[in-house]
Amino acid sequence: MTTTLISGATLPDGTTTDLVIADGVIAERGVGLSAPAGARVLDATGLVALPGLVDLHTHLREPGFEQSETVLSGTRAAAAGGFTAVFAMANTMPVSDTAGVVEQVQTLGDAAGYATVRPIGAVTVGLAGERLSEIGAMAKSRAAVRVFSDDGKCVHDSLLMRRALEYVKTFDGVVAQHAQDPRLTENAQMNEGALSSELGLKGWPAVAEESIIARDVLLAEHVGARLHICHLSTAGSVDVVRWAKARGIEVTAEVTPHHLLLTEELIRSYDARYKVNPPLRRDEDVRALREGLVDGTIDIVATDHAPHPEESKDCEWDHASFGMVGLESALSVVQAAMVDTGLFGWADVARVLSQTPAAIGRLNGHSHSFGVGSNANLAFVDPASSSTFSTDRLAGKSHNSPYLGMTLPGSVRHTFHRGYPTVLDGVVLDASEVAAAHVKAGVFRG
Ligand SMILES: NC(=O)N[C@@H](CC(=O)O)C(=O)O
Ligand SMILES: [Zn+2]
Ligand SMILES: [Zn+2]
Repeated sequence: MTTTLISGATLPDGTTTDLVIADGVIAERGVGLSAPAGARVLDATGLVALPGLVDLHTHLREPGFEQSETVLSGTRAAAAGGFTAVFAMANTMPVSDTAGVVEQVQTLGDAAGYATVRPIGAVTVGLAGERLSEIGAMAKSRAAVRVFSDDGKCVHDSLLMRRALEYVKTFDGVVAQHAQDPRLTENAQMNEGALSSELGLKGWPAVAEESIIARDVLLAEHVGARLHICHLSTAGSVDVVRWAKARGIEVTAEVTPHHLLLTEELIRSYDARYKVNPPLRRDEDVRALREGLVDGTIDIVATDHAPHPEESKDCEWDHASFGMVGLESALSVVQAAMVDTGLFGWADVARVLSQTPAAIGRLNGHSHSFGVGSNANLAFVDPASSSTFSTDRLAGKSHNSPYLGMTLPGSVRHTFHRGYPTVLDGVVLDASEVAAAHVKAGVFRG
């Protein structure tokens, strides 16, 4: 495998260093390192080095919805965004509710080689909310599933939720809840409030999210199990999680990049690119979510990358699908919302987009603090660049990004997964090259 010398990179703590990547790990770190014979040399002056980003909430769509995304195309999008690991949501067809399907998703991820793919198992059979899926078999399978979610749907039945928490507790797993009371949100189209009345769209009230979170943190306390809350979107949700944490409940929470930056005002255009679940909320919610991320109430940023084909978005608002792609834009949006506003330094970004999501998903050894010997999962970002976000930046199959046409700061220059590059100079490498490097790295389990 080619050795790489990266010179003059700025680490998240602000110090400048050279790095040598060899045999899949950070082999050397220090100032003034010389290039080993035959090494690739990258000048990283002005670039911030981050541990490879880890997304706890990605929709890869395979099996079943390959016209929107595949494991290969979705992990290409991940690499383009600086991600080296993604947790793949279970709302595929068939649903990832058996050991067979989760192993298939993991095998596809290994074959592609762009990122480590960790399948998420469904909590209930077929996401139907009626019977628990074979949680134990998925946990014991080759995919060693630790995160379980019916995302896209809420586990609404309290007894099932309790049983799921009891089950995952036995192997240190976690249930990731899509907090949405289905009765309070029937046919809902956008945030409920003055604007939904004005636009004539059915409202999705904040209480539909907050009431489920309140119930579930109490269930997690009762069971003594780990609970994770997907895509927090309201100020009230931040308050509930803050209360739960103060009480010592083992709950973690995520926020998406879009909920940190965008508000419901965009929906005045009736452009379905802004249609997402949970919906874009108000300014005061965005402020509370940023505050929650700063004070640690919210643990991580997760993309909820949700690819949809053009025909599902290029239609009347009421008929359009919910969801936005987010892997390729996540870092730029977090920079805009958190770094350029002075709320976050790069060490905070590394924490919420790499170290803590890896810890919640029990992805051991993947994220790091640049120690010699640690896995060379790395992203190099140019924070000084600024550009109009266009489809050139999208490396997945779907183009349903809310940021197209917006000016965003930052760009990912290089990504390394287990020591080999997946992105160099802003260009995603070819699938064949990446797959070959992955086999060489000895990670191929197929
Ligand atoms: N976020 C979305 O709007 N859509 C997601 C489902 C989900 O995350 O709830 C999808 O699968 O398309
Ligand atoms: Zn969801
Ligand atoms: Zn989702």
